[in-house]
Amino acid sequence: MPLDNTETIAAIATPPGTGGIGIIRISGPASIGIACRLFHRKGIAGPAASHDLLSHRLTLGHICDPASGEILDEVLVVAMRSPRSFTGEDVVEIQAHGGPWLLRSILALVLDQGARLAEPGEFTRRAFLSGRMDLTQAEGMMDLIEARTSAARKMGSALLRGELGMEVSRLREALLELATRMAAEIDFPDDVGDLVDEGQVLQDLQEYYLPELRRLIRMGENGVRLREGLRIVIAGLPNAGKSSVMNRLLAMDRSIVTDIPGTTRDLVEEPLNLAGLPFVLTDTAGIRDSSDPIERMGVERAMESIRSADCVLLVMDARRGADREICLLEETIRSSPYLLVMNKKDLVDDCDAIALPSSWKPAARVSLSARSGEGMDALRKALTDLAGFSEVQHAALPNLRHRAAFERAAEALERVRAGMLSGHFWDLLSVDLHTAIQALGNVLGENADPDLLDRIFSGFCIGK
Ligand SMILES: Nc1nc2c(c(=O)[nH]1)N(C=O)[C@@H](CNc1ccc(C(=O)N[C@@H](CCC(=O)O)C(=O)O)cc1)CN2
Ligand SMILES: Nc1nc2c(ncn2[C@@H]2O[C@H](COP(=O)(O)OP(=O)(O)OP(=O)(O)O)[C@@H](O)[C@H]2O)c(=O)[nH]1
Ligand SMILES: [Mg+2]
Repeated sequence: MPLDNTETIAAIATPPGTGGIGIIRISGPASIGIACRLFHRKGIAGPAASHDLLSHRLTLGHICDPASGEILDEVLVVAMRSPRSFTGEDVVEIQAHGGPWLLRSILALVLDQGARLAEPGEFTRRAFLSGRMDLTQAEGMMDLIEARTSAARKMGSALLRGELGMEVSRLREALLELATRMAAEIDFPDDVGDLVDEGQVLQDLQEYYLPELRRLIRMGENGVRLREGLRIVIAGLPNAGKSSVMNRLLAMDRSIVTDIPGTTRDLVEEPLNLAGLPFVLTDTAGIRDSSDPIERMGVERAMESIRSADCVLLVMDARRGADREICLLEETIRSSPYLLVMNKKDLVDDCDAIALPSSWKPAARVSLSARSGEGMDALRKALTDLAGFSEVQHAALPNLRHRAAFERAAEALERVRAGMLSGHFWDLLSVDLHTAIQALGNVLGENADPDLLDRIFSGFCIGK
């Protein structure tokens, strides 16, 4: 999408549907002129003048159709004058009553006066292009809007405040400064003497830059989980009570429960918010050999989702104990972290005493009754402990795009380090150093190509 900053854009900024108040947002050099032609201040006949709209002050009046003179609504108008606005351009917001037809009629008048309809995310794109926020902040704003849990909200808010962006720019500045000294040494080897202390550079790489990048990459894993939810797959033999456990966790009758083994066939997936942390639960078919082709497909799907799980809930019927079949299943899920659920506690005497093979290494073992609900709190606690989000809450966690760039930067710095150890010249090393600097710049959105910006901002809503 070609971006012409001289165009004035407009959109309804509040969600579609009926509400108490609806906002029409206008940004660009013509926005104040357009608003004045449509707006009559309370008690003053005729269209408003530019000086009637003080920056960051609400003014009461009416929106009038200039062609017919018809009054459409009583509104509050606020102007935010360039550069003191969200986009950095002149911005006007019209706060009208929140009826969809009314808002569309006012928007139509704004467009008649020369604005064009904004693309999704275009206001924020302009804020980014005018340097009012870096790309991590724009992405954080999107995370904030989309957050469904308090953990995701805190992460979005930290990103929007620029916490990750500042960290990345500090790293980038320091590397840039090193590159400048390297360049001076390459260009004037005799004049400037030893500008670069190689031992110090090596030490900085090993003790600061590389560990810092690795930490950011690791944090990115948590970022992906916080954005998408930790994938918990409930698995076990038929009739163990998997669907009953799922329904208890969700406090909803989501998955079909019967006493017939082989009830669940397809994957049943549902998001779950536990103590403000996001999970995605998947109930699966009980694992067994079956002659029924539909059930066999269900078992295949169950095995596939076990392989892609962040964590498996292995549900056992306490009455069966660790029999041969469940032992085989434990072996196959062992490659992921798993929690052991001893279900149907109400039917056995001492559920906690049931012996397990010593090779089993569940992250936790919980005895419960999905029928009565006893023990469910312990399972919830085991799940939130396992999520391991506690230390990263409130942090501005990298997303997949950031993470890929940190990996590029770390690889490039790794090459610089290896090159120094084998005695390469600065001019060779500086190529890799610049690759790292560029990768960090990409995180912030420096030299971002329009395709990347399209990809990021097109996911926003119209009016954002
Ligand atoms: N009505 C309304 N509410 C909103 C927004 C908005 O654009 N309009 N925002 C949009 O996402 C968020 C708030 N973000 C904003 C960020 C900066 C400025 C702004 O005018 N900044 C100027 C002036 C600061 C001042 O002087 O107080 C500046 O930074 O120079 C406005 C809103 C959430 N709520
Ligand atoms: N007494 C008792 N019965 C339970 C408990 N949990 C589940 N059940 C019963 O066990 C039977 C099977 O429960 P489901 O939740 O459908 O079991 P499942 O593991 O999903 O079974 P499939 O989908 O066939 O693999 C049902 O009759 C449940 O009511 C429990 O804690 N105590
Ligand atoms: Mg089931």
